[in-house]
Amino acid sequence: MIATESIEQMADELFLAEKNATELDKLVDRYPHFDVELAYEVQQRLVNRKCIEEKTRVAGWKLGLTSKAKQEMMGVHEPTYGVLLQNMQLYSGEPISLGPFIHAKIEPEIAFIMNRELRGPGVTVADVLAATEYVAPALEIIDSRYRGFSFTLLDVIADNSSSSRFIIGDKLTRLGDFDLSLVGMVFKQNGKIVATSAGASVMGHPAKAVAWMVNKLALTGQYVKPGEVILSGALTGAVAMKENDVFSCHFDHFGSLDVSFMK
Ligand SMILES: O=C(O)C/C=C/C(=O)C(=O)O
Repeated sequence: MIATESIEQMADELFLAEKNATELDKLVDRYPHFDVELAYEVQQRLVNRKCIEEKTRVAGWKLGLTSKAKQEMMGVHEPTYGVLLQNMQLYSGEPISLGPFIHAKIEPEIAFIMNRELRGPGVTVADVLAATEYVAPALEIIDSRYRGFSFTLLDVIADNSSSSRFIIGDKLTRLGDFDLSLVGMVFKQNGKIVATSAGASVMGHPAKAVAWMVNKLALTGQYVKPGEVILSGALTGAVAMKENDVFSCHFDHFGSLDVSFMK
């Protein structure tokens, strides 16, 4: 049994590691009897503390480790979810300072902007598509609070699935007569192609990842609200950034997005 104080202590450790940009030893090595349910409890406490201390609010949700590329890169073979907060959103056109990060990486994603409540269990891909107002290109900056960016499934869940910042493209597209799983994507660093992928890399269809998350949220009485943003998970491996880097993702059908980094 893990005591409530331990859950609070783990959330505090993660909160302070992010605030002070310092690395943490994995929780699983230090807290026996840790399981998935408790890891999401730690995540919730961490998010609550961030909302209070950083005076921010929930903007939406993110999925993690939904593609083979990411699962193989991190050695974690199950998807996870986390919470996006309003103060994590950045905008294309404003160079992003590397200052606040520990060892951040960037990855391309498909964002969903929801127009109605989505509450599990039993949510299907069709339900997700019917509740989607727009899709848009997105870049997510992830930053693990663990030493060497190395973690287990439980550690990464507790760490809000490595959430750090996100940027959504200006062009919002309504779902139409195209198949999201077939939408192609080119990911570039300083104009050179780093990786190419398609929507299907995310659990076969990005809306499938969203449905998976909504059904998991139902286990703790949580649900997606109208207006919330959902990042469906990286289509490729993540790439570390350095000063003066420019990253871009170019999607078939729904446009491109680029961000630049400064010291
Ligand atoms: O790789 C991590 O640090 C965990 C988060 C992964 C994602 O956000 C993702 O795969 O999209």
